[in-house]
Amino acid sequence: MSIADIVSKQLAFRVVAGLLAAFMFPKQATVEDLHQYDFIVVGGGAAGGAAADRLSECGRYDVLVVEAGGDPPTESVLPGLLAYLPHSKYDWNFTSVNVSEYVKESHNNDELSLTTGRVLGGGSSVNYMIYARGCPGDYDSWAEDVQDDKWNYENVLPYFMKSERLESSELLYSPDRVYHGTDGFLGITRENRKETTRYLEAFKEAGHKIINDPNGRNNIGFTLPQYMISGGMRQSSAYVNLGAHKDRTNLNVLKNSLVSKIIFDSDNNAIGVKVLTADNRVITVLARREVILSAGAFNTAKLLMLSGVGPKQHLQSLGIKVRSDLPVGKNLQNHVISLLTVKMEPSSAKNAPQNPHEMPFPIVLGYGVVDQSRVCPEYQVFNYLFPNDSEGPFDLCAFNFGFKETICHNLIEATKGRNTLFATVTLLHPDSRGQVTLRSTDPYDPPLIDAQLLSEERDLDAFTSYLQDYLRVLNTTYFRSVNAEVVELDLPGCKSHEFGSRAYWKCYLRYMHGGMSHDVGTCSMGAVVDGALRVLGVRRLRVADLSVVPSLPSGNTNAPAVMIGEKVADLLKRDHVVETVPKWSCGADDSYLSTIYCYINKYFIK
Ligand SMILES: Cc1cc2nc3c(=O)[nH]c(=O)nc-3n(C[C@H](O)[C@H](O)[C@H](O)COP(=O)(O)OP(=O)(O)OC[C@H]3O[C@@H](n4cnc5c(N)ncnc54)[C@H](O)[C@@H]3O)c2cc1C
Repeated sequence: MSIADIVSKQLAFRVVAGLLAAFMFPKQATVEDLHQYDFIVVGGGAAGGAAADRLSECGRYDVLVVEAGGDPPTESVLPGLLAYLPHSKYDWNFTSVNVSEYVKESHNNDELSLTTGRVLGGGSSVNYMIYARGCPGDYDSWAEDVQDDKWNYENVLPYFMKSERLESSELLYSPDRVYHGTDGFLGITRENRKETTRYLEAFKEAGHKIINDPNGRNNIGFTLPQYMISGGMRQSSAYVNLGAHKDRTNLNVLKNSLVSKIIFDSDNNAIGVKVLTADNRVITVLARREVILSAGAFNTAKLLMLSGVGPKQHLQSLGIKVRSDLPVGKNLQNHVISLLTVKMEPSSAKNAPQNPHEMPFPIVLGYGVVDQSRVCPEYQVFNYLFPNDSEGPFDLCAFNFGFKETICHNLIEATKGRNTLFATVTLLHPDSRGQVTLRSTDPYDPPLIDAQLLSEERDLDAFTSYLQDYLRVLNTTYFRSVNAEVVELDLPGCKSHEFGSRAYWKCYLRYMHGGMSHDVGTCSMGAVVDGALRVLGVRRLRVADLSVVPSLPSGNTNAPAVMIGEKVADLLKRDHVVETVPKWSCGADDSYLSTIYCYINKYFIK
């Protein structure tokens, strides 16, 4: 073997083992049994990473993050490699129980997979990096549900802006600038490839509005998406929060370690957590101030239930002592996705080499309504643009969304010699509700997740209308000029319906749908936690992740999770300043003020 062969083998090993990226992330903390911290954050994901970063920034508090996964690998750090993360060891690889026969027939292993990041950064290390905040009305309705103005749009916008560092000059020099932050940790760029232009024109001709900024006040229309990519790097919380501040001595990260239980004293104060460490120890870590659960919508619910917080009957059936009888695990919601492939113009151009530092394909984003009186969108669509002979549509269909290879195979055959539009259409506000329960009391067992996607017939009806509304674009000048054609998939159960009819699309959706990994709602505000994210019926315990969200936002969920992480850090700083600083001086929800008080606390109050 030549030296060059050895070097390339070693390099391949380091890439595969993730060693090339590990220098960017925090070192493993040394944590002994009964070690104490001010705050323990369970889960270093999108929300947990942001919360731990903000809590540790002023040096006043000792923070420990306990994360079940390890460092993100190279394929997470480089945006262009996003296809290789779902269904890998960086995914919890959860699946849903109780899926329909249609779903079994169309999905790999007859299972509906529910991809969720098990890695430092959580979902932010494995997701598709779309930066979306949803619609202002979403947050106003949260505030109404919870009867707490803290969550209305006006009061969450500063937290979205605080985390953001917008780098798109088109937006920075536009009227929409006022909705964006420029000093935050999350670098945001915007799609700018020229292939998108003729598609935007077509959507305009189909009657959709073209909007400049989907994260501003009005987000119904078609536009160019914003990405959580900056400097050619994925902006995961592992990188921008925990990695960027890995030298802070008060920010400790314990990786590859599973929190198995919350420990309470006899007065129901959460005083610490039990951890199963990477080196097979079982240790107890204590929290002087509070425990914050940021383990995501599935695992936070599981952990609460394992610790005696959840539906009484269910916990008692497993012999778990009930501390607080709450509807933990109910109200599970997820955006429902379907896909369409459209053959566009014939082309024999060879694929250009791909830059791994950018989104691997140009995207046009749309937010649509069928009911024109709506102020928030009813459906979302990503239009991925692929050159001819690309394996991208097949990869997305089979690997990312988990449909059977036999079904996705049509996409390769049908798109040979043609450029391809691969569209994922999303039902943004389903009425269907699933739930998370415990399978057993073993912390290593995955929870029982019953996703219940499209279980309400009205969701299926509405979704069919959205798909048909989207397909109006086939009738526009550009699409007609290239003889655009939707690829028909081999779905035996739909053969009796005329291809393209409403009955056909309804049948198609029964087979060709999946979850978008935007799971929320299992520990909703108002039902399980209060507006300050404190778990009801116990003390010194908060939840800060998407499980607190009462209803799905009209867009992807990473930015809302980061906003929740920012917000909980402020709530905690405020409450834990009150101990030493007069109440009058604590600026309610004003993030800048509470940061100032944190510094006052550190330097002037002993
Ligand atoms: C494949 C995929 C694509 C997506 N695409 C996008 C996108 O393009 N744009 C977007 O906005 N959103 C996207 N999302 C969704 C977004 O990433 C998630 O909604 C977001 O990460 C959720 O944040 P969270 O803080 O609630 O949970 P997570 O980010 O999932 O964090 C939870 C963390 O807790 C850890 N954990 C769980 N249990 C324990 C335990 N017992 N002990 C210790 N640690 C534990 C987990 O390992 C994980 O790291 C996508 C998600 C996936 C999976």
